[in-house]
Amino acid sequence: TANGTRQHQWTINDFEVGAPLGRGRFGHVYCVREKKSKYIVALKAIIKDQISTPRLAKQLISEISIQSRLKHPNILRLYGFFHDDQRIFLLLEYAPGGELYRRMQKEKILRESEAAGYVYQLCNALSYLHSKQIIHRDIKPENILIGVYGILKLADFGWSAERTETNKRTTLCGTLDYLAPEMLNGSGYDEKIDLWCLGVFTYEMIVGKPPFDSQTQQDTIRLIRTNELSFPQAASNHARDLISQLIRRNPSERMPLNEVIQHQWIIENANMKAIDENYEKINKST
Ligand SMILES: Cc1nn(C)cc1-c1nc2c(-c3cnn(Cc4ccccc4)c3)c(Cl)cnc2[nH]1
Repeated sequence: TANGTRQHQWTINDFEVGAPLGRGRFGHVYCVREKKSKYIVALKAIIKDQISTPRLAKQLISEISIQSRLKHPNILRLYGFFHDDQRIFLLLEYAPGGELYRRMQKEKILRESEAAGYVYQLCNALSYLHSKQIIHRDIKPENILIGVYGILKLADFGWSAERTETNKRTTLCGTLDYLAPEMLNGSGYDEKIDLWCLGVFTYEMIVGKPPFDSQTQQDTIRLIRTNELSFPQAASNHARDLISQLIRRNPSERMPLNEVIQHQWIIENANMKAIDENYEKINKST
């Protein structure tokens, strides 16, 4: 590789394949163990034939090139990749806590202390990505895993985009519930789109459904456009205040990440000391 370390040429025979962990659009993810080191990783197997258009190939290359360069405790590591005749294999960090959205389905709503802890960690991950001119664009529970010590792991960079000089991108992507208004009026967008999604994500964690959840897609789009936000009784005033400062139709009015982590709701609910100590623990072990 560039820094001179020899990139090992992996083959599937280097691994003992264990339980299937999940399935995405293009293939399955397995829990596997590397035979020599006994290291447990997640192996994402993508069927080459499924990458049927240049656009999909470009998206996969973008996922690999972006994620392999990223090293942050709240971003799922891509350790390497290899391929055989039929499949492309991605060697991903294994997250023992599984997918956050399954936890949300089970718990319905999360305690504000747990939700605030995830928002704090997501802010750290997004600040890191934005400092590298990378926009995630697809922040939603399905793309978040839980690692060791309950640490949040942002995954699935299939939709990320590197901000080019044109700055404004217009490709439509992501589920409707998380769609930002600037995606609907085609005015292009920049990294502030991740702030909108952060607001939608925070709302969904403590309310149990996204803010513009409707019977039909048209209604969801109408609500995103008219930006009607309503909260149940249980939502605390600080939570309402933070969410209302992120879910703003005008991207420049959204609260920047460095202010989010200093917001009263985060200060009062996120156990930042414990989270920072967990960062220390994994830094020592990696
Ligand atoms: C599920 C599950 N239960 N437990 C206890 C742990 C896990 C776990 N899953 C993962 C997973 C994992 C699995 N599926 N997915 C969803 C997916 C699949 C294919 C393409 C895109 C997205 C991710 C990973 Cl990458 C990395 N680590 C994982 N850990």
